[in-house]
Amino acid sequence: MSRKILVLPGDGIGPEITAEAVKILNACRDTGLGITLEDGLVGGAGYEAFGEPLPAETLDKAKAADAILLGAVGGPQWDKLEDISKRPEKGLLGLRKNLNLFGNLRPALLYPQLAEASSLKPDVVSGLDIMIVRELTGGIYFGQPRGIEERDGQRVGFNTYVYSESEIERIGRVAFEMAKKRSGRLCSVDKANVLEVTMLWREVMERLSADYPDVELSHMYVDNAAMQLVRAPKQFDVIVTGNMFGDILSDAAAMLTGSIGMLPSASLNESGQGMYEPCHGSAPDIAGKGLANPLATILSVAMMLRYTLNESALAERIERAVGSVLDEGLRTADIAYEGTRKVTTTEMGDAVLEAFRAQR
Ligand SMILES: NC(=O)C1=CN([C@@H]2O[C@H](COP(=O)(O)OP(=O)(O)OC[C@H]3O[C@@H](n4cnc5c(N)ncnc54)[C@H](O)[C@@H]3O)[C@@H](O)[C@H]2O)C=CC1
Ligand SMILES: CC(C)CC(=O)C(=O)O
Ligand SMILES: [Mg+2]
Repeated sequence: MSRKILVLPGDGIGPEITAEAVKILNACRDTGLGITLEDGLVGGAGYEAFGEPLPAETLDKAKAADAILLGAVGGPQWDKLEDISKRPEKGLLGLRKNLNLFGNLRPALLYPQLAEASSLKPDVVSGLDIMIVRELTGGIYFGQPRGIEERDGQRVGFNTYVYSESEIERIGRVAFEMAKKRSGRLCSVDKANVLEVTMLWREVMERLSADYPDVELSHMYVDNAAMQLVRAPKQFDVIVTGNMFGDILSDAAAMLTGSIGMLPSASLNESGQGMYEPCHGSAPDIAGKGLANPLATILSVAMMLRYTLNESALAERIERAVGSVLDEGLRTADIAYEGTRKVTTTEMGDAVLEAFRAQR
């Protein structure tokens, strides 16, 4: 059986990092994995070619794919587009919404070799392994009404933070199931002291907990959660939260692992189809310079193997290959420190490929 993988490099560092991840996918195919790869355009690249950040052709290919590997979208050259529907980021949001990829898994795992690269002291982060479960197709990024309009002689910008009970329940179940498989601890992050939508969020999480007696549910306000993540992150195992809070908290959690270039993600729908991408953006400040860390994208391939292709052994092989390259002291600039060997994006990708091939 051959599974279809759609590769969407996107913009900025997107093409550089996906090229390294595709080398690993090809190496997986060489081991006998039945996959076929196809390319597509999204984001600024889609806009330049077709006038749309999510061209119809790309959406059709995405719907037909078993899994999608995405680099990143966006860049300053598109920030001035007045029609917000044409901005690269809308291409990514459109893919998530159209494919119903509501379940976003963002594991913040510290490779022990990177303890010194973490923003926190080694003893505060050693053994860190947090899973952030972020709702991805609802909340304030998608709520209506939204816009900027004239009111009483001045312009007013507005967005709507909305969640239905069913949207909260389905992401809650993903998180409870995840917690059940891990430590049995789930922390739901909200702002229920101020926002009605998250009062409902908290109520639904409480109701769901009756179905998961083995999971210990706690609640935390998002401002405290941000503080606790940088104070004592190991208190967390699984965190479940809404779209915007999850976006912000996962970037903060990334720095505990050494760099945003280390954080992979999976975005899943109810039929197991998934989109896999690093948590970072298109990093225009370093694009084209060979400085981007490709490991988050390579580790996203491992997540693809685990969550969509049911190939856990290959996923572990990739993760071990990353570990062995870090053991050798190879570091892209974002995770380099004294005593390590600085390498380019391509050199890092090639080293992981070699380590992958050497593993059994
Ligand atoms: N999933 C996506 O496609 C996302 C797209 N964006 C878009 O990306 C563009 C830039 O956004 P920023 O806020 O600057 O966020 P960013 O994540 O692109 O960059 C933030 C900082 O992290 C660094 N960085 C990011 N990825 C890295 C990697 N793999 N290796 C080494 N360093 C890395 C960058 O150099 C920069 O200093 C914007 O257009 C934004 O809308 C932002 C976040 C996610
Ligand atoms: C375009 C953004 C909403 C993407 C982002 O920052 C993310 O998903 O982490
Ligand atoms: Mg983000």
